[in-house]
This record gives sequence, structure tokens and C-alpha cells, in this order.
Amino acid sequence: MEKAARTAPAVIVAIDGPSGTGKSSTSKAVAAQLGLSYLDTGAQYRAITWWMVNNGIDITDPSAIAAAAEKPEIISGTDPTGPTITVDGADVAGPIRTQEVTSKVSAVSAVPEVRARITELQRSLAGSAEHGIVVEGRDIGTTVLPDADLKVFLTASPEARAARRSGELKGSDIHQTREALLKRDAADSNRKTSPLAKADDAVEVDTSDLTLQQVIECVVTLVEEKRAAK
Ligand SMILES: Nc1ncnc2c1ncn2[C@@H]1O[C@H](COP(=O)(O)OP(=O)(O)O)[C@@H](O)[C@H]1O
Ligand SMILES: Nc1ccn([C@@H]2O[C@H](COP(=O)(O)OP(=O)(O)O)[C@@H](O)[C@H]2O)c(=O)n1
Repeated sequence: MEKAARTAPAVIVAIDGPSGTGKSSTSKAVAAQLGLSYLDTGAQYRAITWWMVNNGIDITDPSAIAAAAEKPEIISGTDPTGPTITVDGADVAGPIRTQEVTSKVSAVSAVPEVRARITELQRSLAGSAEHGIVVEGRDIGTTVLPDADLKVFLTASPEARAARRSGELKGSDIHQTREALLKRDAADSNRKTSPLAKADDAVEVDTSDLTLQQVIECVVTLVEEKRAAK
């Protein structure tokens, strides 16, 4: 029997960390450079939050959130050069980035039924990515894909993260941005189900004093090392 052509084995990369550490920019660039798929799991939690807000669900009531968790159909497009996200067929890439959604997403994402639903979607996308995938979030290395080939945990000082976020949100006050960011980190780190945490076997990279390009190169090298060893 003829041997199948030798292709690079699929590689699964988990990138976690708090807000503004560079997860999205790094993950997209690494995936594009290495021909992998890309999944922004924060966008999925933002999408379900957007749906809850738009459908009048009381987001202070976890049981109301839990009861509605299965209702919206959330579809993520995983091309790193043009990732997409739809809810019930509508493109929500813009609406999920509003301050309102940002301020409510931690409450929605803390509900176990929401996490179970979204985790299932994430595992299904990771399992069907032909060449492999870079998945970024808060609990990818610890809970969603504990067998990932490479786990990276990005960190950066609150000052660096607030400066980066304020740069994106024109006219925003850096101190308010810093406080909002730290409040969200605390909520994400202290929830019972699948909190933001570094996996024991994750490589920690402090990006405070690195350029985005340096972080991308560092992660590409780590992925190539893992691929070579497979
Ligand atoms: N190492 C870095 N140095 C400077 N700016 C960065 C760096 N990494 C990311 N950024 C910028 O910071 C902002 C937040 O990055 P992002 O990738 O969205 O972070 P996260 O996904 O962790 O919230 C973006 O505007 C991005 O261009
Ligand atoms: N794997 C994940 C990813 C995001 N989230 C939640 O989704 C929110 C938004 O994530 P995000 O990645 O879009 O946030 P930013 O870092 O881009 O601001 C987080 O604050 C968490 O509450 C989560 O609980 N688990």
C-alpha cells in the first residue's frame, strides 16, 4: 500500500491571559503565519452576552441566564485573516465590542450552563481544524483543551494593558480603563467554574516590555519546536 504524503501534524495551541496582554493580536498572527485556524473564545462569550442583553434577560439573575443559554446559535469563522462571529445568522463582530457588553460579559460567562455550552462549541471547532488551531481565552489550557500541544500564558503590567486598551478606545480615560480592566480580571479569576488561570504546564510570557512582533516570534518558535517534536 502506498504511504500517504507526509504533512505537518495538526497542532493545538492554547493562549490564555488577562485582557490587553496581546492574546488576540498574537494568536491571529501566529495562526496566519503557520497556516492554522484561529478561535477567539472571548468573542463567543461576548456574543452570548450580546444576545442576553438584546433579549431582555436579567443578567443579574444567573438562573435566567442559565435557562436561556442554549437558545442563541453562535457560529465562529476561524480564518485568522478574517475571523467572523454570527448570532442567529447576524454578523455581531461590531456590537459585541460595546462598553455595555464588555461590562456585562463577566457575569454571563461565570454561569456554568453558559460555559458548558460554549466549551462544547470550542472543542468541536478545535477537533475539526484540519491543520490545527490557535485558541485564545482564559481557560483554554486548564479546561477546554487540557491536552493542547502548546500552552502559553500571556501577562503584562496593568499599566501596559490599560495604555494599550485606551489607545484603542479613543477619548477614554486611562485610569478608568485600568480600573474596569482590573475589575473584569478579578471577576474572571475568582469565579467558581473554570476561572482565568495559568495551566501548570503553560509557558508564561510577560509582554509588558516586548513589541507585538517579538511576542509573535516567541510563540511561533515555541509552536515550531512542538511541531518538530511530534
Ligand atoms: N506587545 C505589545 N506591545 C504593544 N502593544 C500591543 C502588544 N500586544 C498587543 N498590543 C496592542 O494592545 C491592544 C490589545 O491587544 P489584544 O491582542 O486585543 O489583547 P487581548 O486579546 O489579550 O485582550 C491591541 O491594540 C494590540 O495591538
Ligand atoms: N475562554 C474565555 C474567554 C473569555 N471569557 C470571558 O469573556 C470576556 C471577554 O473576553 P475577551 O477575550 O473578548 O476580552 P478582552 O481581553 O479582549 O478584553 C472575559 O472578560 C471573560 O469574562 C471567558 O470567560 N473565558
